[in-house]
Amino acid sequence: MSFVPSLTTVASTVLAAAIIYLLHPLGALLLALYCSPLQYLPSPPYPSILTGNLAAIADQENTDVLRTWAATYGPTYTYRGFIGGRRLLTTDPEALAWILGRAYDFPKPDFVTESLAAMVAGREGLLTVDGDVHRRQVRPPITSQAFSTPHIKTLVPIFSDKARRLRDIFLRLSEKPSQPSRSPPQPPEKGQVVDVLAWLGRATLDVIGEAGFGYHFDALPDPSDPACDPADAPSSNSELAHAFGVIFSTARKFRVMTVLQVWFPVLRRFRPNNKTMEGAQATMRRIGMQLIAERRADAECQGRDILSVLVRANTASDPTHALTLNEILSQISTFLAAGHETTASALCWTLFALARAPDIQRSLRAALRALPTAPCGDVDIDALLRLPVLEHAVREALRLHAPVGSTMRVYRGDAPECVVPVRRGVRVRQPRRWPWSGGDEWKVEYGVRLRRGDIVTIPIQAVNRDPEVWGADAREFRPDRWDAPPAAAADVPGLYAHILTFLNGSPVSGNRACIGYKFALTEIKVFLYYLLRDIEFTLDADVVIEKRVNIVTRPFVASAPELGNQMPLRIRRVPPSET
Ligand code: HEM
Repeated sequence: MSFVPSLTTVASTVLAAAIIYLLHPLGALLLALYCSPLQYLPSPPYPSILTGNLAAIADQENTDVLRTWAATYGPTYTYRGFIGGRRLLTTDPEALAWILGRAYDFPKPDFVTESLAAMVAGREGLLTVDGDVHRRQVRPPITSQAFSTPHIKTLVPIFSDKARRLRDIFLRLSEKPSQPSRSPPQPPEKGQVVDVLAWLGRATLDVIGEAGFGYHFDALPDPSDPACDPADAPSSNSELAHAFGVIFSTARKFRVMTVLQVWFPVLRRFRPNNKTMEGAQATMRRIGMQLIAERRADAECQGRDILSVLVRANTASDPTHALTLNEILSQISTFLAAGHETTASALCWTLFALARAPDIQRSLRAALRALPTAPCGDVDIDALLRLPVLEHAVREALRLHAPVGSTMRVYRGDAPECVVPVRRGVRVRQPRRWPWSGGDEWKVEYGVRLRRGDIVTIPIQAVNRDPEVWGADAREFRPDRWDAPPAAAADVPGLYAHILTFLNGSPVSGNRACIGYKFALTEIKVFLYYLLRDIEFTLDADVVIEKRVNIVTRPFVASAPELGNQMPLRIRRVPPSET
């Protein structure tokens, strides 16, 4: 008898091992699906076995789907994700505060981190790190010093410079017909239509480049140059802008693939554009290293940009707390990804809301024109930041149009299961006593059981528009609601103004939220100051705008789909005699 295995036996063993290796993530997924206590929560019907309710979730901004589901199932329920996996969705304030306040037990799911890592070209920046590394990175004084209010105020001259430049570009464009929309050109006194999204994107890129790490993208042309026609001026020629554009757009394009790659690592070998991505990542690394080296070489480094502060604080810090070189490098692309398009989106939707509320726009203009200026002739930043009508308009726009409409978490605590408290109750299907016992029995409970690996969706936008908190007119742009916000708003665990736009602000045993929110709010206010004092923004009656979400919520011209992601607003110079 021979113990030498035949060639067929070896081949079939290898084949079986390969199949098990390839399919084990699918097995793990199915196991999680059928063992999760989430199976006892209500769930809407789902049209696809492969993608569950994901299409409805992706289009939620243009439909009433979440309101319909909430009306049917209550504020806490599940929907289906990839191959029918259940995900918890809740607008219950207590549940949200509990989950978000335990950030290190509820990190982002792997497929979200993977997607963000591709976008920010690395895993060592604030958006993608977790646990102790994250705790060390946000620990004072390093990162928090760079984003403190006193430091953000030193960046105001940069914000003002870019805002004035954009105002002057808009004033020139308002007098010259251009054609982002199908509307016919109008005489100068009627103004012209421009795609404000694209221009705000250029402006916020210039801001984050200079205020973030002392880099000049020069995405906005110089409007004082008579030879330059802003309508034809190309966007930034900078090497870094190009590299970032490649990384960002490639990472966004292959989101379904990214999900599959998380579950089936073997697919990571087949990433399209690998060579182009590698080239772009190498460029980002080279320029980033150069920016860091310049700051390190300058012992007296007095630069006010965020990177300079980070490098200074890092050098002075206890080495066990300090950021590594790679971590500092990763923050550059992180700030670029996290701080540029989000702020452009926020400003864009604020102008959209004001364009549809001409009376509010007019009174805001009058209030901005009445503000005192600082001795240098620049805006008096303290007066601007304190101005109630501006604060209320910004809050209301950020409530109604959150640039990041939702985010995700996964339960990864030490205990195999946890119970999330819910104030408004959740319907739970009771296990049947016998398989043949009649129909399902449902009970209202005040806790949701989660098993390790269960995914939670944080519906930022839905929470911001929750009629239980904001009343029947929750979907209307009404800045004066902030004169006396409803008492229920106090329960929303928002970092800013009882809204979840920048995520949460009630740390329990670890918390993470937008570190750049003061930067963003100051930038938004400075831009509105310079733009609104001299320019009127309106929306032509035939233009229909929808929202499209690809990480950040962008406008889409539904009335002229060939225009794609644009915000075609009509801009007109407002003479000082008029408000
Ligand atoms: C209106 C503009 C902005 C909005 C709406 C916004 C929103 C958010 C949200 C919702 C998160 C949490 C994401 C999650 O954990 O799932 C976040 C995180 C973050 N944001 Fe912002 N952001 C804005 C502007 C900025 C700016 C200007 C910067 C930097 C200059 C910035 C830097 C960051 C960073 C580094 C994180 C990760 C923080 C952490 O996890 O510890 N953001 N932002």
